[in-house]
Amino acid sequence: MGSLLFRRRLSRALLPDYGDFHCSTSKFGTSYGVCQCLRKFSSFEPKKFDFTDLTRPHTWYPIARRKKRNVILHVGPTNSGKTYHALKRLESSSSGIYCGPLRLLAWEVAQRLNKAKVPCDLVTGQEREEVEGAKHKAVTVEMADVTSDYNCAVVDEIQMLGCRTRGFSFTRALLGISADELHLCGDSAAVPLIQEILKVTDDNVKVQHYERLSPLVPSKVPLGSFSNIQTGDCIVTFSRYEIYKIKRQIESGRKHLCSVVYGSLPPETRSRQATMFNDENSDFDVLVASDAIGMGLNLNISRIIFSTMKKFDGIEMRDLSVSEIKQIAGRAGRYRSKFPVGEVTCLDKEDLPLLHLSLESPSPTLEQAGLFPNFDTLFMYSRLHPSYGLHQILEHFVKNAKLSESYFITDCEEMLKAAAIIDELPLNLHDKYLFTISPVDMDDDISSQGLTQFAQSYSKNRMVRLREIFTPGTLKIPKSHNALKELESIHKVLDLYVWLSFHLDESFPDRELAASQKAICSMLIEEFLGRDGWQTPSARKLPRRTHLNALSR
Ligand SMILES: Nc1ncnc2c1ncn2[C@@H]1O[C@H](COP(=O)(O)OP(=O)(O)OP(=O)(O)O)[C@@H](O)[C@H]1O
Ligand SMILES: [Mg+2]
Repeated sequence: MGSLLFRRRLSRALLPDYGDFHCSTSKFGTSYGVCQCLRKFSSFEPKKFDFTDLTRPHTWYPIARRKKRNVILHVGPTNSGKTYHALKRLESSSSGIYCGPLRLLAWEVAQRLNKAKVPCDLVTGQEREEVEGAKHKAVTVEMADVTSDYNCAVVDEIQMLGCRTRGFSFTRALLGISADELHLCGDSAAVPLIQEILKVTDDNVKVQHYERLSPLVPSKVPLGSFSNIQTGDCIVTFSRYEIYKIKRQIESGRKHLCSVVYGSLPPETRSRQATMFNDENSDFDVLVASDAIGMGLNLNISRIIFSTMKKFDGIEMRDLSVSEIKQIAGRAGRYRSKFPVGEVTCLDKEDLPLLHLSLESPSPTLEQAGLFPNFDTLFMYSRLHPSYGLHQILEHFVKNAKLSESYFITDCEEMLKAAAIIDELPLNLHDKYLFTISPVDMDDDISSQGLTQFAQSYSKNRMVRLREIFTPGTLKIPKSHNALKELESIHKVLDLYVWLSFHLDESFPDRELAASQKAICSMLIEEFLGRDGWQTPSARKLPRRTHLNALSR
């Protein structure tokens, strides 16, 4: 297994990609939070209090409730300037926070504000970049700070509050951020739900509608064959295997080189692959991507081509939803990009009716927003059931949770799987919870084994050295697609170490080593991607240039 030396094999996987899902004082509570909680409740009997009552989530955020916020909903189709206008407000505010669904978007915003001479920190589960004098922050939504007060806040892609697994973080940002102005950007399908939720918060709510800034034309003819691919095309498919198959097929025609973007590539690699595709001077003029490109990103895409309209959602193969199709199609012909008019089509003729119908239909109105208890609540609940492990506590809590009509309880299936393993270790509830919510990819054996090993080592020694499972200096350029996949997994384990180091810093002291090895991983992956397939002489030089970018980041 390359340079990862796992001592014990574990059959169970852990948590899926929770992105930048994190444990913070404000969100999940800490031992300090728990102590406060215990002190508060020491004189009362937990049995008389129903901790599963989640019917008034707006009361969880007293700092935000002290304020009458001006909430502005920026809604409209993709590429209509929603984020642009919200960011303009953020830029001119005295203090502010941007909360986005992706690390790439948080990076983009931090970069943009710093360039505009508005010092802006970057905070994600795996990064903390502090800029001197910064009063602004760009964060991934799970890191949204609900304990400070801001002049202006932006929550991007707010319709994600309906997401089965991550929705609760958007709900938390919506209810919990204390700001004079709160800008929410997203699909109009979320408007009635947000208005309903905010009826009880005493905020002023205003809706601002937007129109698409440049046309998006659904094509009447399918692509038919990859020999019809042109510069600026982006082919969308949903498996890693298909992405590389299509890349090979296109490159075998010796006319185009393809950049690739998909979820399990390191975010920095995704970003540089996108930059390479965007760069007119690069030979990588076609993009093959998964729905990882579907949110908010601005790419120089002329035409989106769906190679399939079906996606495996973890349970079954299903048709793409109207909002997924619109989000992805919306990447073509971005305003002020190289291509002022966007086109969208499918590889196969039989997929065209679904594409056309979806683009003409409004996204279905969102009915409910995600909700999940914080750690303190779970801890208090656990006192009623002292013999339960975390798995049972989560299971019982979710089963018994009482919610109002506007909310659903977050799907914590993946957390339950992780908890089942972590429960076997001699750890307190808070530590177990932390490992359970960490950003480990459940479908990836190496990544899940990495988590288990970190948790085991932590439970034994309270000290986890990276060298226990990883030998620096042994990473190599992958020679095959299997080796590439393995390197992607190793990157995930290193990423996980960095995440844990931000929550248990004394026990995970090798953050810098992990971060530097992560950077090497992504460089080696890019080296492979640069060498893979047919190359023009100038393209061969490109990976080296991207390495320098990576080093200077
Ligand atoms: N008034 C404007 N002046 C200059 N550029 C603009 C303006 N409005 C939008 N843009 C640019 O147009 C592109 C699309 O805008 P933006 O990203 O805000 O769209 P969006 O509605 O948020 O799209 P999505 O739903 O895909 O997130 C961006 O590159 C943005 O910088
Ligand atoms: Mg946007």
